Amino acid sequence: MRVDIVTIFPEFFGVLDVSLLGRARRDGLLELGVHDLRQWTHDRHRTVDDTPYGGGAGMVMKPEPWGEALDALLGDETDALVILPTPAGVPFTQALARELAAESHLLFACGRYEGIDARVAEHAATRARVLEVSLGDYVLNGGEVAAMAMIEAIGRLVPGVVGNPESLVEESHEDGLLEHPSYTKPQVWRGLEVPEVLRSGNHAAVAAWRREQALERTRRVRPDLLPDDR
Ligand SMILES: N#Cc1c(N)n[nH]c1-c1ccc2c(Cl)cn(Cc3cccnc3)c2c1
Repeated sequence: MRVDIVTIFPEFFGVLDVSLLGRARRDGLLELGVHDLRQWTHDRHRTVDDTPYGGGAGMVMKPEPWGEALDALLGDETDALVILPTPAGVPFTQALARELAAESHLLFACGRYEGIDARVAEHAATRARVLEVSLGDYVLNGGEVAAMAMIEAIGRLVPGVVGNPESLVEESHEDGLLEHPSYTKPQVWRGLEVPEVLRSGNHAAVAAWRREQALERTRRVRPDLLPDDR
């Protein structure tokens, strides 16, 4: 999978060189390109924003640099998916992350200010699939944090990136439930003991306990994830 990121803060994505995704890049499982939007400006001040038509507070990102950036990064390619983080997007979920992990080329357009001129998404849709996605129902200052979270959630689902694929199965949201609590040594810590069933060696009993714990935790913390009959 190739991931391109366009942003006015390219240094923000330096962290993608370390940890899991850093190794995936070195193993050739993920290709990452981070691009400074200002390389597609042509004025002395490298201007990327201007005042909004119709008035209002803040500034809007100009369409011209974005258009040239997408021209340069998409070329004649037709199967890229352009992802625009925005508070007004569809919710980013584990299911969507799983879908996006199957893509061959993702381009994240990370805006700032009050947003990107709407014609950028409109014109991009004439040459690629475009998805406006929101990380969640709160407001960030730009698209970078959202893109970072999405790239991590998607990247770890790309086959081969996570060493043991089994570890992806029992995670929160993978089966629609929150994950069961986890324990490791010591057996007793500050008077708190690891549940006996986890030390029983009875794999069926462990699986049943973990399932029940996941259901109970989901009912308590995220009842909205449960259909009425669960
Ligand atoms: N994804 C996501 C997401 C989220 N969940 N919260 N905020 C964002 C997000 C994504 C992209 C931009 C761009 Cl471009 C500019 N801003 C700042 C802003 C602030 C208030 C209203 N409009 C825009 C962005 C916020």
